[in-house]
Amino acid sequence: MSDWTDCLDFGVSIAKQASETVLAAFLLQKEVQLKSSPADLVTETDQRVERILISAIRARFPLHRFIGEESVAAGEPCVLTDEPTWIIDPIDGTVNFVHRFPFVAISIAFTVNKQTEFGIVYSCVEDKLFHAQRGRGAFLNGEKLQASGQEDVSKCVVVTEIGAERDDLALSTMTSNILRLLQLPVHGVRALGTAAVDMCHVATGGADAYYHIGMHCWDIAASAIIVQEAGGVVMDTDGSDFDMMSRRVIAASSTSVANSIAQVVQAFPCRRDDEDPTRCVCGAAGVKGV
Ligand SMILES: Nc1ncnc2c1ncn2[C@@H]1O[C@H](CO)[C@@H](O)[C@H]1OP(=O)(O)O
Ligand SMILES: [Mg+2]
Ligand SMILES: [Mg+2]
Repeated sequence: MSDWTDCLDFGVSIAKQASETVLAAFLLQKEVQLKSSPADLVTETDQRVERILISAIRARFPLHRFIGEESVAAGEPCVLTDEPTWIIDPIDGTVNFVHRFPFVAISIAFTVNKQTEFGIVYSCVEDKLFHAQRGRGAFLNGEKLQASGQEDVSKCVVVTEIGAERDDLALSTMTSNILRLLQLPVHGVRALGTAAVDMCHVATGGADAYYHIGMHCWDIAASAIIVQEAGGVVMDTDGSDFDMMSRRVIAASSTSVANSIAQVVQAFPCRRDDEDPTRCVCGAAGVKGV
């Protein structure tokens, strides 16, 4: 039975190839379109990188399926099946990319029977390649990663994201979550602008925890297995098992830190990634020109 190493190796090589497209555009002026909110951006490079990745994978593995951020925005379904599936965020950190803030990543996860077999996060400007394969550890540029193991939330550096939502409920929930964490207190709260790279910092031990509400499966599927394989813990913000479609995640150095954060953090309602958009009027994706 395949251990999917051929797919992992192929994913690493095409992530590195596709990063040339990201880097070539990084310093240029970008034409920006809006998706779900005034802070949810997409550029021609996001769409081009996704096309490059999917066409290369499809040519090599014609039966495999895809969940890609920009394909879903264009109307493709976001449903995880038992078939081998590549979950792709062509540029994680598009706002950073537009502003030339140097944290942008290509994130690729691969699932079979709905279980993640490997994850790749390539932080292009930093030239940092994070990867993990189920049961085989997590690595940064080939060096093995280990989460910090910190058990005391008051000694943690916690990473989160401000997110793209700008409605009152999301903003007040997001800011009050940060306030409650600072009051615990924690050592610090950070945000790099890319969920994938944020979470990889938990895997390195440089940060002790990460939480986020409102992101999508393609933002965190790859980095979730990287955290787990580095000895960290991944769960839902409500304390239940991690579900990459739920739009909620805590990644932490230990179960006790994850539980402490779950007790403090409140979620605002988000439509699941795999919910049929025709059944709900809220938060529809789709690209609007500006
Ligand atoms: N609607 C949303 N709410 C919160 N985070 C989102 C979001 N859409 C995307 N993100 C992700 O959150 C981080 C920025 O806050 C990025 O990883 C960004 O991914 P993106 O750059 O691929 O869009
Ligand atoms: Mg993203
Ligand atoms: Mg993206």
